[in-house]
Amino acid sequence: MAAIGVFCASSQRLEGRWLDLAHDLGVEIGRRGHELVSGGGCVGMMGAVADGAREGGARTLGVIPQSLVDLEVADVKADELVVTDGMAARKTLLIDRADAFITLPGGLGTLDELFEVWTTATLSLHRKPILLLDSDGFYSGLLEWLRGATKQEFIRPEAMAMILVSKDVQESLDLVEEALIRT
Ligand SMILES: C/C(=C\CNc1ncnc2c1ncn2[C@@H]1O[C@H](COP(=O)(O)O)[C@@H](O)[C@H]1O)CO
Repeated sequence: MAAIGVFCASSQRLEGRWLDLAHDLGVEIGRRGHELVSGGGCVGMMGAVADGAREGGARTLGVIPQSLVDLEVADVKADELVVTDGMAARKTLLIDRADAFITLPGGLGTLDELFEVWTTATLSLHRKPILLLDSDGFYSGLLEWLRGATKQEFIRPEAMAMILVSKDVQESLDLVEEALIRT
């Protein structure tokens, strides 16, 4: 059993397929006996992954800043909701409390969390697996840019190799579980 941190969109205007993807990942996290660690929101894909995880039988931990609790977007159904003073403390705690990370499609907040967890890994501050769930090629443009930046030596190949990439939920969790065994 592992604590799987999931980063994903908070937008409430998304097509149903993205909410379904988040929900399916949550269900599978629960079905495999893992815990969900998330940004503690109840909106968009964040709400879908947390609801799915509970449906699958997972314990859910949300880490959310007070400012977002005040906006009434907290996942109050979470088994544990940790409220932080700000966004920076929230990210630190999210990284501390999870054993591995999966990034679903998302916007600026999602990318901020992905890059924080990735840069801290490249600085050897942790050795936790990081996976990008590239459903429907959502991240193909970003991946192309990252590979180009690696070719031009802006990014070290070892750093690039830290990111696992998968297109579907089952394979994502298989890869994360294998990586957890290796670390
Ligand atoms: C008030 C509204 C939405 C609330 N916004 C957020 N709620 C919870 N968590 C959030 C929110 N915005 C960013 N986050 C964190 O970043 C990720 C999602 O960001 P994105 O820009 O939507 O990709 C997520 O993992 C959170 O930890 C109005 O709708």
